[in-house]
Amino acid sequence: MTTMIVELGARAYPILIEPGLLARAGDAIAPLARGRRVAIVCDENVAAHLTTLRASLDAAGVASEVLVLPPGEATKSWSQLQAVCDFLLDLGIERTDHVIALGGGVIGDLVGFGAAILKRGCRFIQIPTTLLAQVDSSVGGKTAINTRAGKNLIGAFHQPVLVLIDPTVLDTLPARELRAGYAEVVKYGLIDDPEFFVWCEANGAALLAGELAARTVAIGHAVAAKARIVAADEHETTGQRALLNLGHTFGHALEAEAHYSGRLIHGEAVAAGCALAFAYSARVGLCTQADADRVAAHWRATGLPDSLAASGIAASGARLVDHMRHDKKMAAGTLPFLLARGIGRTFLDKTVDLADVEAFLDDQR
Ligand SMILES: NC(=O)c1ccc[n+]([C@@H]2O[C@H](COP(=O)([O-])OP(=O)(O)OC[C@H]3O[C@@H](n4cnc5c(N)ncnc54)[C@H](O)[C@@H]3O)[C@@H](O)[C@H]2O)c1
Ligand SMILES: O=C(O)C(=O)C[C@@H](O)[C@H](O)[C@H](O)COP(=O)(O)O
Ligand SMILES: [Zn+2]
Repeated sequence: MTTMIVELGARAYPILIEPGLLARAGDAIAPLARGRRVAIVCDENVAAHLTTLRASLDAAGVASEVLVLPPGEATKSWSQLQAVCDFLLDLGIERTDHVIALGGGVIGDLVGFGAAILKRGCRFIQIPTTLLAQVDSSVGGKTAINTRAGKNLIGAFHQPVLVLIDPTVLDTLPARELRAGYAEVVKYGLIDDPEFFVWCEANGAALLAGELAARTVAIGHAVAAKARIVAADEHETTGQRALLNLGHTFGHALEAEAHYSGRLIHGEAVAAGCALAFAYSARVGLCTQADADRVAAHWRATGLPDSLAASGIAASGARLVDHMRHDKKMAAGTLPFLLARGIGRTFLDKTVDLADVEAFLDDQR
């Protein structure tokens, strides 16, 4: 078993990673539950994993109650937030009780936010079941729902007390979802770890083909990077955590334009967004065209969208930039962008002119 700690002082928490861990989750949760029942929220597509989790909790003497939600990005909504809160209130969940988010980033973000506001904060546990959630969303405490104004605009920082990662649960994940999660894996290489990008170029195909060893390496590497960044800048105030937003300003605009439908899912939007961030960086002379081409080539090699055209979103530059004006990084009329001086050399650029981004996007159509 690999154990990592997110070093956040009194709110530090462990991340446990081990193939087969879900079937032993009860052993890790029972000492926290201290005889109290736990609430589990998941979506319809993880029914088999829910059965494994509940059997393990039962065996460890922990009673559980379950809420099953519809799958998909549309579930990160006001109405499902209300459903989660009402479920927890009806159960009489107290602040020291535990709510388990069993699922992908949608369930983690929604349930984490419910836990953040229930009685002003109750304890929650992340058991991520998608690659994206295992390498990114289950760690770091960003929780949110989407609204008609945009993505993740209502939310809170609320850290879990425990993260349990079982790479074997990815065996049931559809190939498209595995690929989308892989985009957030590669992101760590693009941000500040060029050697890891090289590892991805060499091992991405094996990971996507289901090789457990490649998956486990990628998860461990990504989680260690995320834990380090979150510990250094929990609330995204110093600029370090903002690096994790590489590709997201473009990506969230594309997701908004797709109306949070299955037409373009988050990881795919991030892949296209990273390609755009590198293409824009090359256009303004920050990085070489060869670097931008190399990023796009890796997306193509792994079946991810490598451009605006490949994302399937045909919106104008003006329309996409309008979505970007809701970005949480926007400050006093300026939108800092994650740009790159090369692969593994991402930085926050506060001098980008949105009119220029608009023209760039129009040129990409
Ligand atoms: N909080 C953060 O730091 C953070 C980081 C990255 C992404 N996110 C958010 O995460 C969300 C995307 O998460 P996601 O990609 O996990 O999507 P998701 O939660 O929608 O899961 C993808 C699909 O896979 C299904 N599924 C989940 N686990 C499965 C399994 N083991 N077997 C079979 N099917 C399974 C789900 O039902 C869903 O249909 C977005 O809303 C994004 O904004 C948040
Ligand atoms: O943890 C972070 O910080 C991230 O930015 C991780 C992203 O992959 C994730 O999609 C996050 O939800 C985006 O955050 P937002 O602040 O742009 O909503
Ligand atoms: Zn993301």
